[in-house]
Amino acid sequence: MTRAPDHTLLASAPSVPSAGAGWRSLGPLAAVAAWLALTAFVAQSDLSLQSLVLVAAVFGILAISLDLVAGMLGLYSLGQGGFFGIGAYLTTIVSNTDGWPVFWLLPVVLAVTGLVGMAVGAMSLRVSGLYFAITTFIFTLVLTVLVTDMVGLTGGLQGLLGPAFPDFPPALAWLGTPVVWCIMLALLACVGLVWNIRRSPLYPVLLSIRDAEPFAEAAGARTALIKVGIFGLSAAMAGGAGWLFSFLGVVSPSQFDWSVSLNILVMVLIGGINTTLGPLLGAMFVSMFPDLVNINPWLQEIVYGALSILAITLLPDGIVGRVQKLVSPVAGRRAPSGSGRDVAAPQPAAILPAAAPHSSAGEPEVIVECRGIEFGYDLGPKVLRQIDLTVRRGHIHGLIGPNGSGKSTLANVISGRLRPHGGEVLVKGRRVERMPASARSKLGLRRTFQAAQLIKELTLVENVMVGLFDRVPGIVARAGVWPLLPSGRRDSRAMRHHAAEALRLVGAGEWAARPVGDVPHGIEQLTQLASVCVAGPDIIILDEPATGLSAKEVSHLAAILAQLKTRGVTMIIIEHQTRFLFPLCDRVTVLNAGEIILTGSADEVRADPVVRQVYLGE
Ligand SMILES: Nc1ncnc2c1ncn2[C@@H]1O[C@H](COP(=O)(O)OP(=O)(O)OP(=O)(O)O)[C@@H](O)[C@H]1O
Repeated sequence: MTRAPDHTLLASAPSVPSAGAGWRSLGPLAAVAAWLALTAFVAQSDLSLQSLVLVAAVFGILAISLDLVAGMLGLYSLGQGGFFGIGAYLTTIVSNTDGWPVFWLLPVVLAVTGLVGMAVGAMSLRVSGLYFAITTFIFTLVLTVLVTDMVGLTGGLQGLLGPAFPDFPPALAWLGTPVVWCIMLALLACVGLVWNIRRSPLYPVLLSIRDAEPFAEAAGARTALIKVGIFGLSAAMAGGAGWLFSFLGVVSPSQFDWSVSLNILVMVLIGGINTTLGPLLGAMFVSMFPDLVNINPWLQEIVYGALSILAITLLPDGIVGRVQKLVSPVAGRRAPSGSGRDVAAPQPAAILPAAAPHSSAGEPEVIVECRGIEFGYDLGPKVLRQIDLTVRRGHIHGLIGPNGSGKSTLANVISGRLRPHGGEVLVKGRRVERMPASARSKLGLRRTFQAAQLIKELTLVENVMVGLFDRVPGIVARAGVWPLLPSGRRDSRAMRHHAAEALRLVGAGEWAARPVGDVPHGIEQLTQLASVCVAGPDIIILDEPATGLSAKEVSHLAAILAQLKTRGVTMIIIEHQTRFLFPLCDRVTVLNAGEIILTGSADEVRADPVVRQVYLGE
């Protein structure tokens, strides 16, 4: 059986735009018009107002750049000050010494800071959380020391006077101060970029990399590349802010040191992390505070510190996050009518592969094979020893064994989360043991996880859309302009439609618009299954899918799996509940202490005295 090509998936999407789409697009247009009017006003105002607004705008760009990685990827970078400094110093030094026109310098600054950012971001593949924050903090610290010490080049603590921004041609002089237009339009572009990314299908993928990376990998996302790329984009944005800042006066080390990085983080937290406007509001508050509260500087620091602590502790979601929670419709958070903890009956769905043709004679071909698999965690003992496993197309293959016998480890080896130390894994006859999980998903292999890997703050539909990542071309490349492209809007509608269809198939359709954090465990399990089914896979690995389900939910799950089997989907199911598993299985493999002790039919396994003793405890 072959998977449907991408265009088939998209061609079957509903083509009717949602009602009110036209009106909704007026909102952003009105916001852009208001922004241009504000810019025109500031461009004609006095210098003190201009400098207040422009510094806030530059910090707005910096806060947005940090939110891109901290809010969407969970990478709390304290390196933004460093990238900001690189942008400002590069612009100032090159334009002062070589006389380069400043607009030529912009692509250079973006490229240099983007590349440095990608190198720094690559560290996030090795360290995360606090360690990543400390590493990026050291990066900024070292840069500050370097620019302070290299007096001949950087002017040391005194700094350098930045270049002048070119004037408008005489015909445009009526627009006012050109640098105001440049900075305000750059900020608008940055807001537009993140606004677009939030409305693209890349957004749930980024959040899944942040909260449930194995889920994103299993859906075909090359998470390492995406992380490094987004970090590079964030660094380039910060570098661009440095380019803009160099036109505002003197460029000196104190403007880019570690405390600036920390301040940018405070801006994001106060305004609202992972929101479009929050970082901007936070930047306005923090950068305008000293001018608005014109008191003794010592007292001012104390008041600012106290206010920041109060804001972060009392409003952990930030100002915008809090407002969003207050205005989000209460009705949307109520349980769907009549659903309770129950699930609806499974529905036939168009997204599944058509029923497989019966094989002409004999046993179906082998679709997954493990030969002599050996694996151990780090320096610990071997967890898998000489595992030979053969799974045939269209079969349900059960994997049972006592706790700790190595079932999940074997699932991870087959799906690509773990690389075996010895042996071979073949999927559809291809050696895959060196392929990452994302590449195996392209072979039609998908999986669910023992502990549901989902994004709690997103709805079920949005989670299931992650499962379509490698079925829709150009999600990453188009993300920055997604809602502006007719193809983007069409693909979004198609993806939403298929995700809703997959949820309906597994019987969780009524919960589709609810955030995962609000649904019971059984619905989470079904959502995982829907995120897999939506891609129309040939092979599914299910790791303890019945754990935590009620008896009714377990029989519902059995009906769905039986339906998938009739459509030719091959399944490897790890499960302790043999009463649920055995009736479904064509073959069952029993693992004990990392070794296979038996493979046979459910009846053979049930009757085997060793299995009864080792596993069934008889
Ligand atoms: N990340 C890890 N690091 C180190 N050891 C691990 C890790 N994950 C699992 N193990 C160990 O590997 C062995 C096999 O674990 P695994 O989770 O594969 O077993 P299992 O058969 O799936 O168990 P269960 O039925 O409880 O899920 C166990 O001894 C476990 O403690």
